[in-house]
Amino acid sequence: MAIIASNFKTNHTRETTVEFIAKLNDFLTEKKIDNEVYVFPTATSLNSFETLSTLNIGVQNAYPTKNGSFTGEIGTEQLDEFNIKTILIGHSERRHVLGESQEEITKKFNFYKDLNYKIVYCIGEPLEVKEQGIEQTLEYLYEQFVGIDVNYENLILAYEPVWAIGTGVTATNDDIKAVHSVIKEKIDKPLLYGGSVKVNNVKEICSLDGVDGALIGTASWNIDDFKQIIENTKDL
Ligand SMILES: O=C(CO)COP(=O)(O)O
Repeated sequence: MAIIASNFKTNHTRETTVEFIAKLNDFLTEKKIDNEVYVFPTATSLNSFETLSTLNIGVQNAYPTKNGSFTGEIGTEQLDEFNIKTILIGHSERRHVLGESQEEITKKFNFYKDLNYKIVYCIGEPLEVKEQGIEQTLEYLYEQFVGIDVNYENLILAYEPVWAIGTGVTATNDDIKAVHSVIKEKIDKPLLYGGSVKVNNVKEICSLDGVDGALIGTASWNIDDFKQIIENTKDL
């Protein structure tokens, strides 16, 4: 069964997030969909959502702390208020736009692992690395596993090539298979693909060998499209 996840990034308000999640919950109930579905709203939109057990609300980022003096960050004290037990770690926007190092990512991973959070851990290579070929790409991706316990039981991986994120350029099936097959061989964890997944390509992508689901940005922010994405993958 495909795992389908929506990363809101810096989109939606508290009000529209409540609406989105209520509609999604109704849809999953009505259609009796039992895919594992994840939504990662903005930190300011976290709330006490009443959801089905198959609908998990996670946080896009948090600091490895309970509380303290870390201006602009949130910790588990804030997550516990809303019973959030799922976190996205290592997203390329945090690595490349916000400058998070592998060391910081590892610290975060270990902290949330020790608290038994479900971790969706992202890896992905920029275009200049992809252009050097598959060997260099894999080498680059392996570096993103340094310090990460890939046997952690509550781990989901997501391969998101940076050049395919938010660009409308989806990796080809061959690109996806080349990376997924090698990672799946080494690591026995669900592996999602992310990067310009859309309503009309999600089924094909999620049907590929070694692809266990999708982590979606842009195409998931509209509730009707996200419902359609789930509908298109419910029988996989
Ligand atoms: O980064 C992504 C999900 O985390 C993918 O974003 P897009 O679906 O907008 O390419």
